[in-house]
Amino acid sequence: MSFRLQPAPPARPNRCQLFGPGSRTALFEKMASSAADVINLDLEDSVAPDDKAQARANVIDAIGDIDWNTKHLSVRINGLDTPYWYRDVVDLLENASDRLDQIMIPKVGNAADIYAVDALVTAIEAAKGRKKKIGFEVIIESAAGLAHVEEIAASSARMQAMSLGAADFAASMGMQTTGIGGTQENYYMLQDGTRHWSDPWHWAQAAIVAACRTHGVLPVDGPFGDFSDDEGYRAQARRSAVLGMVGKWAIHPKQIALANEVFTPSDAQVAEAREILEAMEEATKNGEGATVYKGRLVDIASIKQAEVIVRQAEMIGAA
Ligand SMILES: CC(=O)SCCNC(=O)CCNC(=O)[C@H](O)C(C)(C)COP(=O)(O)OP(=O)(O)OC[C@H]1O[C@@H](n2cnc3c(N)ncnc32)[C@H](O)[C@@H]1OP(=O)(O)O
Ligand SMILES: O=CC(=O)O
Ligand SMILES: [Mg+2]
Repeated sequence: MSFRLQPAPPARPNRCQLFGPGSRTALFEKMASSAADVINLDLEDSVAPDDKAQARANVIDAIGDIDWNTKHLSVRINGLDTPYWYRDVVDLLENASDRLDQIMIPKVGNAADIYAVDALVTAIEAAKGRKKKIGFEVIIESAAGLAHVEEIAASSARMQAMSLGAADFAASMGMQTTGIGGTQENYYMLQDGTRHWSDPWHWAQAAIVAACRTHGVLPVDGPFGDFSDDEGYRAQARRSAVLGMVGKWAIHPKQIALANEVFTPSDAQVAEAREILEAMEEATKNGEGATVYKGRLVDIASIKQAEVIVRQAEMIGAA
């Protein structure tokens, strides 16, 4: 146990991050009027190389021209292994309006990647007299990124959120799959001839959650490619929520309601959490550190568990 208190992550809803290619301007208004908490305008992998410059210009215009309401507005820049990223940062920071909240840095491999982007962003903010400090979110989607996940989470005061990018992660790890997230047919244990599927994303997610919680960053689950499979999305999202992640990407509008449903604590969960807090208040009055709630132990740690759920619900306005 450390004497250091665990830092709180940014106190804003991050249940659903809706992505759309910066080259598809017709989607922007639809994204703005969606029920997603975070909007990610993409300059990276959903934009073809020949469209990069136009997408960048589209996104800069849209940041200023569209009413994004209360959404947290983020732009995914290109990776540091491309010739595009520096121009993304320079043009965005020099020309986008102050409505821009955050940039997303993909394929981060170590803390030095963030240092490089931070140096460039900091210089441009000073040169242009930008009042609002831009936040960073990153995608862990390579073997190197996962190997250095904690130093990445700790890398900058700008760090707000960290996502698992299942598609690039699978490729980088050499995983034998073309699926983006979710159940993998060949990842199972066999017992008495019966298959029991395991979760190949679990360990990466757990590492991300631990790094994020250590450094006050929001842990987020990335894309689920099969947008015709609602139940598959729900199952993946539920596992992520139980592990401590706060939200998940939507790569199609169909997935927004699913993410909001899973990452908003249900009325029953909130009611139970409140009952546990009441039970512990009563126990404390009686000078006890532990008591029984519905036939099971609750103690001082249960207060912290219940508070996680109540805080989430209150932040979202669901309690
Ligand atoms: C691995 C990664 O890096 S994931 C992150 C990067 N990827 C992306 O950003 C991809 C985002 N998604 C998309 O580009 C698109 O949703 C696609 C290509 C998957 C499907 O696009 P379409 O074939 O147009 O989808 P579809 O026809 O089902 O769209 C239904 C409606 O939703 C709208 N829509 C589609 N995608 C989006 C979106 N991302 N945001 C808002 N609205 C959208 C369509 O315009 C259409 O609206 P309409 O009913 O008013 O005509
Ligand atoms: O960028 C996201 C991914 O899954 O790759
Ligand atoms: Mg990726």
